[in-house]
Amino acid sequence: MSIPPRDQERADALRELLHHHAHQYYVLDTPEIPDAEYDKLFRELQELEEKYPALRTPDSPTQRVGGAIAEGFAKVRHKVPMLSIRTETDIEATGAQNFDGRVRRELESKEGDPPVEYVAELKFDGLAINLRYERGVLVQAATRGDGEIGEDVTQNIRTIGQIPLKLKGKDFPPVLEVRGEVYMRRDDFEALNESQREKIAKGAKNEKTFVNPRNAAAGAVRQLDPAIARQRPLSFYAYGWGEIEDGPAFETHYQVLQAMKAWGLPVSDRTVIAHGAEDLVKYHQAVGQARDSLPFDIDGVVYKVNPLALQRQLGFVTREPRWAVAHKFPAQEQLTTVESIDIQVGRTGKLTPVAKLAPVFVGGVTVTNATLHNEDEVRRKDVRIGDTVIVRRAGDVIPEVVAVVPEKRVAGAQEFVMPHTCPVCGSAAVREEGEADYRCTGGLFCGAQRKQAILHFAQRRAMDIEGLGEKLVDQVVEASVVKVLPDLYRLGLANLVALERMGEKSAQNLLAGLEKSKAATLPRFLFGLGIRHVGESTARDLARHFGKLDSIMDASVEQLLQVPDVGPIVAESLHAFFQQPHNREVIEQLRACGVHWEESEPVAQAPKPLSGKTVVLTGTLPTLSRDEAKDLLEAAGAKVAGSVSKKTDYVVAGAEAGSKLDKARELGVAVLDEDGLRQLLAS
Ligand SMILES: NC(=O)c1ccc[n+]([C@@H]2O[C@H](COP(=O)([O-])OP(=O)(O)OC[C@H]3O[C@@H](n4cnc5c(N)ncnc54)[C@H](O)[C@@H]3O)[C@@H](O)[C@H]2O)c1
Ligand SMILES: [Zn+2]
Repeated sequence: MSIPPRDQERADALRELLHHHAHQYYVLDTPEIPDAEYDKLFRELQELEEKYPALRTPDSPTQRVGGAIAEGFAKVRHKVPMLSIRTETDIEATGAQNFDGRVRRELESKEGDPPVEYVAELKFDGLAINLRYERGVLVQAATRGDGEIGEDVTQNIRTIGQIPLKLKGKDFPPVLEVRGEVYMRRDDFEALNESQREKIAKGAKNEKTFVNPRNAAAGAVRQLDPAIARQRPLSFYAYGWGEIEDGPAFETHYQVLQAMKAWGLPVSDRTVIAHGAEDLVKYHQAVGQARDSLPFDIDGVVYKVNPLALQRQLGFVTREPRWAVAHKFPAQEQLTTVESIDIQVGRTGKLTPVAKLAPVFVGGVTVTNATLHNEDEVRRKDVRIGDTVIVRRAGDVIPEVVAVVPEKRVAGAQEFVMPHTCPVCGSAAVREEGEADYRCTGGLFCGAQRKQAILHFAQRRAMDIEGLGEKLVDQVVEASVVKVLPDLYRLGLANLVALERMGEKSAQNLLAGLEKSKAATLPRFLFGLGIRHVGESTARDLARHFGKLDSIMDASVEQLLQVPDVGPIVAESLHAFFQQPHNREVIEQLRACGVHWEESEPVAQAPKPLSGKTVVLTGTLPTLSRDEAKDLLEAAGAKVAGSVSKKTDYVVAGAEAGSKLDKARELGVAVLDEDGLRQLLAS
């Protein structure tokens, strides 16, 4: 059959595209498109090749497993090739029947014969590893690579606590190759990305967040620096084997897994024996329902013929065994477009950029919103309005935009600008140094922070309003009877008894509690305002130092810095809070409602030794970390700046100090070492 030129061209284009994406995925661990998209292209090529077998080249991605070997790793030739698994394309649970039908045909099983016995397993979404044990000792760990030759990653694999360095018991074979999946749990992945985002917010270069747990795991295993690999929390499940020498005689796949378990290897409790298509369908449904609540990602389930004799009879085709199939679930990553980027304000005032998406079915639900985390993340991922993006939704974690597909950018895609005011209440939104998030400073007034503000104000250690708990706060806010704090003191019996499930007795009690709370103290009141970074003890220090609320409200940052234990962050936060006219208004209204306390005369205190001084830290100090030195300086009243200028009073320089030290010398700024710093602090 002659091949139409259009199909020939398409096949060439698909091969090239798939090679590119396979390289990105397997070698560089930085996929550019979601798996679902890759699979679609892969299937298209497969179908063309089935229609025109002459199109099939030996180097076609459909004929090969995985990718090449990255540079920097020693090569390992697998004794038994590490193959792929055929994917059952029918995503419905009934897809299991297709597989069972094929197996029965191959085995020439007749109607009325007993059902075929299978093992049903989770399809863990990580990367395959071959662990070689000789006389029970782990001697080598290798990636799948191209199936024939993998990468030696023994050093990194040894850091995974779940992988035994020595097998338990005595009856293990002298040579045993265990095959399984290295993966990262979802919570470990979220924590890793959170800490990566913090590092980026603090200015770390060369750091990035990871697209998904599979990628983070693959990147960690194939990390050339074992010290970095060690910091990445990885897990492991065994599901198969390679070479086994002189082992006990096994009859089934399940028996081998049970033996591995006894030798100390982790085998999933969700690996079960199943009889016939009916059991497989049930398994697929049950796991599909449990998927979100599992602590790790799976992309489907795997069915394997259990009796080893039948596996041998069924054998292999090019890159896959005939006795196993992967049956997938809806993809957890999909492509969609960003229609706009909105700002969501959380109950603590945090502003989060959220992408509004063209509706997309991902991870089993339709998603229309996905978090972009913070300004730096939007910038780093360069997400623009109109862009085509990869969205991920897995488990109970909120959907997120993980990456942009740059080739699909439309002309005029609009860049995102982080607003500097709160979209809910219009107060200034500020981003503190070393923090990733902008926060609304209108805590007392902001609609988004209403519930949090009332709860904080009413708590025992603040205004101690008896009878005002979380449920009631929800009720009064949702019924709009309390919009701002002073509304609490304007509540009447009639408002309260109108609320659902509110009896007259409890309403009376709450009113009495409110009345009693009016007699406050300055520290309690100040703490109750919920100013960021102002805890009970800071509130006490402020009250003692200034004596009067008005003096605190009118204090400059410099004056605030005079208070013991008040550093620049706290001072800035206080200052920003009292700068908001709405916050002041709320305070006035509270006083007008009768909230009162005794004021006192300010306590005279000696100014802090370094107040008004600016210090720059550079290089590595012998004993103090950068943060410790900064804390000490700030506690002494100094401002710690990031760059040297004429205004700098001191530069504290440690080992490997660079351009900042040169600049200091050039400008004639005093340079101190750690001892000098300690003397300065003690002066
Ligand atoms: N996004 C991209 O650009 C891109 C590029 C290339 C490949 N991919 C993705 O990679 C996958 C294809 O890779 P593949 O050829 O390794 O096939 P596969 O991942 O679909 O199946 C084989 C692999 O499944 C894993 N596995 C998990 N649980 C298992 C179990 N219980 N038993 C046996 N194996 C189990 C093993 O690592 C094994 O190597 C697809 O999901 C594809 O979308 C994506
Ligand atoms: Zn606000």
